[in-house]
Amino acid sequence: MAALKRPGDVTDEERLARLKAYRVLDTPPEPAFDELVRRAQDAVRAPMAWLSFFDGEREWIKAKAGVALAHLPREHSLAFNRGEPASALLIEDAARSQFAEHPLFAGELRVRFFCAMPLIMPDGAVLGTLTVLDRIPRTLSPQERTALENLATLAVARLETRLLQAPAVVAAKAGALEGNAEERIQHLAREYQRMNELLEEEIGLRRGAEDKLRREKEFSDAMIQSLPGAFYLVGPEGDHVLRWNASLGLATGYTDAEIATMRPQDFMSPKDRAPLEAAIRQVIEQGKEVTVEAEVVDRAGNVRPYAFSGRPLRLGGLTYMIGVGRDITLRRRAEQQMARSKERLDLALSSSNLALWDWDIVADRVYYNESWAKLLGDAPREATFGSAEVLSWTHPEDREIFEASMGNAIRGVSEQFDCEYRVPNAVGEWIWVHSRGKVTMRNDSNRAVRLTGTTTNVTKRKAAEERAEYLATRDALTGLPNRVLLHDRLEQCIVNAARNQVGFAFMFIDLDRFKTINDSLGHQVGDELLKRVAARLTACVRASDTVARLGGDEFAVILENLRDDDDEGAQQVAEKMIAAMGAPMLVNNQHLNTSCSIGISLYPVDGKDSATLMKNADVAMYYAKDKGRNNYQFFSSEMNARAQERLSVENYLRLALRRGELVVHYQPRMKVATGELAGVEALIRWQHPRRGLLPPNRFIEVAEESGLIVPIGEWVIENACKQVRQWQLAAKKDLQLSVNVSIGQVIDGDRLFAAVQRALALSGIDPATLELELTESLLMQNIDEKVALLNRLGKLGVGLAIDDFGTGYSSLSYLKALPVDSIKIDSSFVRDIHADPNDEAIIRAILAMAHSMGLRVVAEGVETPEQLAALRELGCDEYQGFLTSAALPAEEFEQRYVK
Ligand SMILES: Nc1nc2c(ncn2[C@@H]2O[C@H](COP(=O)(O)O[C@H]3[C@@H](O)[C@H](n4cnc5c(=O)[nH]c(N)nc54)O[C@@H]3COP(=O)(O)O)[C@@H](O)[C@H]2O)c(=O)[nH]1
Repeated sequence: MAALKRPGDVTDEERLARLKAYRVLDTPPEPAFDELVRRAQDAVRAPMAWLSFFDGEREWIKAKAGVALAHLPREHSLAFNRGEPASALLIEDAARSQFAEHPLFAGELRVRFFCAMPLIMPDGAVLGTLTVLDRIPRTLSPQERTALENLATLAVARLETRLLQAPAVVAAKAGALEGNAEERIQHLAREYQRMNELLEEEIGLRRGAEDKLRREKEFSDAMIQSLPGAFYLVGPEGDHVLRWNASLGLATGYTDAEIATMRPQDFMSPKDRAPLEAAIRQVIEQGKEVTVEAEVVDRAGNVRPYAFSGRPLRLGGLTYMIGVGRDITLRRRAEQQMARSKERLDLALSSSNLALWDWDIVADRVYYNESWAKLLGDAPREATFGSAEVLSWTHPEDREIFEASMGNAIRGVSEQFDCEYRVPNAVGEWIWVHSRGKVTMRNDSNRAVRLTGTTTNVTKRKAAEERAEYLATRDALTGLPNRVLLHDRLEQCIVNAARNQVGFAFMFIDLDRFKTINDSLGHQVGDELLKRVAARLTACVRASDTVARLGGDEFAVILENLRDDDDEGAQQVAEKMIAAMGAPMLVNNQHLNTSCSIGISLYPVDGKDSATLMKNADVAMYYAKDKGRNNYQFFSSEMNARAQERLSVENYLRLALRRGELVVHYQPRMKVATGELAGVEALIRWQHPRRGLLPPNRFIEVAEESGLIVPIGEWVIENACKQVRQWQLAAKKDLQLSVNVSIGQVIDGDRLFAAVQRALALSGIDPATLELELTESLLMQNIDEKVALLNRLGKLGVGLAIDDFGTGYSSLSYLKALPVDSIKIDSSFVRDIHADPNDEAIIRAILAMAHSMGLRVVAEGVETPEQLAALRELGCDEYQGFLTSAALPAEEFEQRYVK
């Protein structure tokens, strides 16, 4: 048996020779040695371990776990660069040892704990080590030490076994062994067996404890791995990550081996490194907990935001930092989106004049954003108020609706708070605002705890709505309530009157002969007149009463709060109105006289609903018209029949025209000087089947109002022309024909012109035979149009007579512009010509002026020889009147004047 060597006794050459004999140097990994290293790792729960041999140049690593090293150069081999390689080399914390600067500890591996158990061969030579390493400082328990020693012995036994299995040894076993070889083999086999048994025993003893430890480790590993985020344990120096979970690798893209060599700040973007280092120092040096947001730059260069938490962990008198990093990319994105949304919202709010508010109902604070102050006309600023304060700003009239709407939203009765109300602006003026809001949070008892919404200034819209409402309910010309508002007020009046047991009067007021004024003086004058009428009517009533214009010359009045049976109030007002209308009005430098007819119905005696009251007032008004205008009439049931009759006239008149019930009568016009027949005036009559012959005043007004006057007038001209043509032919002499023309016919000048042309053509009479009679007032409206029309008719050869002369403007100046042939002095002057010097003087003046203009003068309504004598004396040209004859049917006229 060879003598045992002391460590220093083995030279490098001898050790190399031994290793060569074992045929182990530079051989590939072998399961037996790998298993040994794994067992060493398990025995001391070390993340790294290796089995190495020293060949003089290097510490060559045969088997390893947790490290990538292939060998250590001689100068780095801790186990073989010291005086006692045969003893275990234990460094519990390299950083605090003489080896702190050794590359193994200061280098990439960042080892803190180191224990190398020598592989001592049976002869005492040390060939290598079984080494375990950790990145955290630690100690080695006696049990762990024993386990390592046993494993080192086992490694030696396995080496020896290799030697025995070498070809040379096999050959020796076959009979060529040297002297003590067999003995040595047996010794080794026994030794190996013993070590194995010891180890198994040791392993058996430790297995229970190891299993427990393993389970705990597995548990803590599983916990670390399952942590939501990247777990890390930073060493007491704060410059290395000692433990981490897979999430850190996934987050950074680095392998475990790479992470093991990196500092925490190496994962960060440059800008975040210093803050991170500072935070780590705070934890490790001051024991504080920190949270840091920093950008992680992964292996591929991708940048992602992370939130890192760190807290101190005290272990073995040292402070570590333990924590988790969470990827906050989504949160950041959401924050950015929110920021962008807010930016957009702010932008929208600033341009939309929309203010945001948020009411914390529990704390009773209403928060307003800066748009609120802006909305009120103040400098933008955020503010908070109590709800009572907010309510106190609200216009007293709007508080009830404000509180009701808010209460409904809070109680969940309505889906949202939606209210328009007034608040004072920065200078104390009321402005209209529109607030909308929703309960955005309720507590477990479903009580509203938060209400959020917007407010916008709607003053302009409100003003526009008020204006629109005003326009929709007002008459544009006079500003009085229109038909719509009148109806509303009437309905309201009925409700109030019924409730308060009072009466009221409803009046229809129609201006008399307004149409004539309007048609003759033009719409401008008509409009001005209507405005004056509106003012006068309004002045006759109390402010609480209603004066409305229904259109045209129709007005309506509601006189409120009359006693049931008291129509005196209404009567007094009606009389006041009649008097007010009677006073002349100066419009466009012209004195206009007008009057009105008033129909009155009383609530409730004449009707309990608006339709009946209006209908009955209308009936009464027509009754007033029939009574000769310029008066008022209270409705009575008898009036209804009369009104019905009037309403039916128009319909019957249409039928009359179709059925040929209209007839023309003829009144002769005589020469004053000779008494000869000068001409004939056509005058219409209605041969009513039941009522007999009706004069024009029974239907001509209806015809004019309904427009029927146009076809009726055309019919008269056509028939009269044909008739006169027959008489001319029969009498073989000229006979002049006068036909009355109404304003309704003149308005459509083209149609009148066409009708005259057609009548002349159909009858074949000389156009000079026909003379159209137009009243003075009719001619005055739009005189330029009249001049054009009459000139066209004049060119046809048709004559023109001014009818009722003296009742209008009695001015001959306008006649110069018209192709007038004659004037007819109104019968009112003729009536008293012989008795009233004024009338005589007027007729004398008219005659003088007319004759000076070359016009023929006809006197109307001559009933007595005295009148005729006076006219003769004054030099009147022609006359017409009952003195000679009333208007006669065609046959009679023919009998008397043609044959
Ligand atoms: N557009 C049309 N208007 C017409 C037509 N026919 C008639 N009228 C208009 O009706 C007015 C009244 O007509 P009438 O009732 O026929 O009265 C005429 C005469 O009967 C009446 N007259 C004639 N002489 C006398 C008299 O001595 N005393 C007296 N009290 N009345 C008399 O005067 C009317 C004729 O007036 P005038 O037209 O001014 O010449 C009538 O005035 C027309 O406006 C028609 O077809 N179309």
